[in-house]
Amino acid sequence: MTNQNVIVSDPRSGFDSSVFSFSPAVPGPLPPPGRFIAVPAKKSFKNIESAAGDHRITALLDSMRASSPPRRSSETENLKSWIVHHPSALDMFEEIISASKGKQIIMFLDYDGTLSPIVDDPDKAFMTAEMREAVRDTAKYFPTAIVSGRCRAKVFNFVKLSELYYAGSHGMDIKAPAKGRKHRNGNNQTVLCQPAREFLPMIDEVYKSLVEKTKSIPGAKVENNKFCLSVHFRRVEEKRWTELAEQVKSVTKEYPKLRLTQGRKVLEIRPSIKWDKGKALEFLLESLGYANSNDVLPIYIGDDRTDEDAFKVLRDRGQGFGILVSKAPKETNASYSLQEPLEVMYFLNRLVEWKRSSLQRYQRK
Ligand SMILES: O=P(O)(O)OC[C@H]1O[C@H](O[C@H]2O[C@H](CO)[C@@H](O)[C@H](O)[C@H]2O)[C@H](O)[C@@H](O)[C@@H]1O
Repeated sequence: MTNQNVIVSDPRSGFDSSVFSFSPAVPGPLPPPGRFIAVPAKKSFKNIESAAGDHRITALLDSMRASSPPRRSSETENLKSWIVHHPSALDMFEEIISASKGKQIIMFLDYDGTLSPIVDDPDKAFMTAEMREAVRDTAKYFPTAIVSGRCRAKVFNFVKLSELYYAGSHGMDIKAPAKGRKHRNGNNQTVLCQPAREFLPMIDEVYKSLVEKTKSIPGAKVENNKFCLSVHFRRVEEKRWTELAEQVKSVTKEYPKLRLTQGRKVLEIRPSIKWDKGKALEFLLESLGYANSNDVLPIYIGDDRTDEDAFKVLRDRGQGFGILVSKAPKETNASYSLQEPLEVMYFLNRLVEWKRSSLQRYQRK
């Protein structure tokens, strides 16, 4: 028996995270005690799990609302104590540098909300020329990967840097830069990893159904991210969210091999395989020759729940640093924080400056 349509919350992915699973879902271990400060509690795991019938839609709606909760004055206080536990990566720069001694830094960067600001229209989430320059410089000194929920081609069109690794579709489509070729597919293109290939026809079918079902809801947008789909509701009036949630559920309930997760004002539909941004990070480390190595310092910067899988991998490996981009306190497996994409750019530039000057010092010797 499957737990089709049973809704469980995923303690791995942040305080307001819910995974709407259509197949048995196994929540990962909770983070070690004492690591996190208290953050506003959401619906408890039990409450959500025991929901049935229409309540499932209610739980989905609760989670949709939680994806952008209104600011409260108490949050300033919360932020102050949260920052003690997740200090700014800019303030901790020297510590990060000293941890990298004798190690190769590898940079992993999420796209939306990390390299580009969150905007209403997903097709207009451009990064600035300055940010592109910062990423280009970073890749000159450190192997650099973009890890995004978007399909690889689309995120490449935004970033436009061929020297990077790209892991699109939440890590389900990984490609190396031309000069780092490892594997080739039949078309002579470099593809490192596509663990959800068999789902392509299903994803296409679901995409068409979702477009059809949601077309009467103004502002709703279904984005085809090749191995997964996004249903955006940022521009949908809140009074129509119930209708949207029902329409999405009416499609996904027919596909027990897919699961429904949630990002920032977006419902994401993806294959129920054990693959996520954390697995992509591990795969890339292995491809780069650092599978069981101590000579590496991975740094992963991201803003979303899906990035928590990568933060957790780093924490479990006891290696490198996760950096959460957020202005608000969130339960996270990341060690450090940055407030917004601009600070991400400052951080990257500082890293590049440090590397340049240490190389110059070395050359002068
Ligand atoms: O892993 P990411 O690179 O962060 O991708 C996650 C989703 O990002 C995009 O949606 C988000 O950004 C949009 C543009 O700022 C915003 O309008 C939307 O509300 C956000 O959820 C992207 O469009 C999705 O497909 C990705 O899954």
